Amino acid sequence: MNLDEIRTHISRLDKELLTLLAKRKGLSLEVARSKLENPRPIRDQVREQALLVALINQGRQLGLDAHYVTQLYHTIIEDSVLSQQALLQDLLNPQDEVPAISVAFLGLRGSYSNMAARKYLSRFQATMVEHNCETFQQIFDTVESGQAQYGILPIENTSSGAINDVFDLMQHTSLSIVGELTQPIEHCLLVAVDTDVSKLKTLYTHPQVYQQCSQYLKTLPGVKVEFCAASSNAMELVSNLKRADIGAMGSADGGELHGLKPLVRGLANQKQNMTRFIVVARKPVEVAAQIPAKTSFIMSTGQQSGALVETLLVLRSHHITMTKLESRPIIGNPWEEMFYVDVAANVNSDEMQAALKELKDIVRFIKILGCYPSAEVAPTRIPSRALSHGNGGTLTPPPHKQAAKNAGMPLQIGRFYMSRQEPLLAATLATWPERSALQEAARRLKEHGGQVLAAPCFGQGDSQQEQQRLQQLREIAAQFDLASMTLVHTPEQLSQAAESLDLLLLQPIEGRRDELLNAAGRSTRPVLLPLADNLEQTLAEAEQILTEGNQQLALLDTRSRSLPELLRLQQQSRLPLLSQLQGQDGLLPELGHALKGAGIQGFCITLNDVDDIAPLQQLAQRLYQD
Ligand SMILES: O=C(O)C(=O)C[C@]1(C(=O)O)C=C[C@@H](O)C=C1
Repeated sequence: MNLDEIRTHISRLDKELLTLLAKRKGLSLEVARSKLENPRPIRDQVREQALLVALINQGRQLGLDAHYVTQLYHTIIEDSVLSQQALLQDLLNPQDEVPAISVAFLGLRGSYSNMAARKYLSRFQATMVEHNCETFQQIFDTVESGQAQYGILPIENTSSGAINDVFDLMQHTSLSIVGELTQPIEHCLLVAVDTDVSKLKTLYTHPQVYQQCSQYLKTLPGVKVEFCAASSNAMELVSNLKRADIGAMGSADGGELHGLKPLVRGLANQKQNMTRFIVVARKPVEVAAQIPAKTSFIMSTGQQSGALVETLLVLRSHHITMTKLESRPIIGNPWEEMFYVDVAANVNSDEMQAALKELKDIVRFIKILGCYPSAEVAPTRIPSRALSHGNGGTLTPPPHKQAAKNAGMPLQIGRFYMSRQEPLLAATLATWPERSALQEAARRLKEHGGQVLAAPCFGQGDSQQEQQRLQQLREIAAQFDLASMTLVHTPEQLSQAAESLDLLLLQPIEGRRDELLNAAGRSTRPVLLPLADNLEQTLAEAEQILTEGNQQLALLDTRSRSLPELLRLQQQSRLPLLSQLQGQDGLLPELGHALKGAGIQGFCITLNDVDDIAPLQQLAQRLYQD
């Protein structure tokens, strides 16, 4: 086959894939209707887990790797769940036939609010009429006066926190919250013509974006930064000037609307940069009982001690989970607070009605801001034992909640939890590899059920290169849904690594030991402390970190100490313990298994070469087999 023939073939297959996906969506909507007739919750994670495990195994037989299949199906299932929810909502809240839906948002075409508005309205079969607003107040006015049906407002951001102006405006509005959505914020360097980063002289951006990308910008010392009122203004400007020496910062999708191309992606310091938006309208909506709903309300309590606690106890007594609590001053009433509360409950549910009745008796003021479908479709996770080869696809049920509780709070690394039942598996690359080799290591680690990718980012003396390594490690680990770790020698390295990675392995430089331990104690990232020759010293070091406030601490045995020694240490320190295993030794899987039995909660394997993955694979199989 020549290239054209192959491409024709690929296009035909893609069309078939789309047809099948459309058919699958149709079936998913049929399921939703059946769940409406015989009431059952929309989400069924047991079914999803069984589906994913079966698909991973079928995919493997066809030569597709587990990570690829999982990512693909997370996207498909997320769309399936959201489509089912949207259908139920439409059936419950019939809309008048309208040819166009108008929406008010902050900024111009291409702003993050504009992208959120487009995403939210994409499920309505109507064209969108856009109202560009310059302030949040203007958005409220536009919807209150009926010029727009919906308003889209950012309410919180994972790196900069609550957006107070919006909270304050919600106090006085007659509008209701009818929806929410979370939009990933991926700042990119956008350009209008083919160019190279080295040719750039000026970057146009918004001050908040500049702040969120400060680390990347440090790697471009020769580039001048000019501030604009919004990132959409910066895009418009760069698009009009069409020059090779200027760029804007904003989202790739937003840039596309202005004919800009992303030159570099993922510039933000924080790994996960997301903004949560709320959707407001004049009329509240009703949420179907099968859909996970959220209710938002504001309340003010008296100033007597314990007043807030009492309200929270009411929620607890009705088994209502609070997902957010913010306080804002009441304008005109110094020292009085208004509390904003989000709960995971439908306002019409019996529990919520009962809780509201009790709350009304004990608060000064309470106002429901709205009840709306929760937009969070957390991906169903598959246990490592289902990922590691040699598994027939059967799953043991998750440990009973109480048992997990008794084991104490497990240490969280990225999105993974360390536990005796399912120890953490980390692969440490001995030397910094090429980008493609790092990617291959990540892919293989994921394929075998591992969770943490580690590589040495420091030790070059070239801070720009070290920064680039941190960025690359974080990016590739995230791409394969892994956590990331590196070795840090100094407090400066620790604080740099803590900005990007999930786990910090300490290697104190003699003489600066105290400084590093104190910095680790003040860090908000989990820390891994290698055992010193003298275990008393390790216990003292661990104490120093804990006393400084960081409770996210685990110990690492790098010298294969004897079992009784490790057990004693575990008992004395009460900290999770990991073991570093080396070499091609055929006994490695058995050793790992025995250590797991003794309560070791994680393993680090050093890879001298990316191809040298066999020991890790064998260990994973043995660890996650039963
Ligand atoms: O099987 C169901 O119950 C469905 O609703 C379908 C489906 C899917 O798309 O496969 C969607 C949502 C559920 O959480 C589980 C599976």
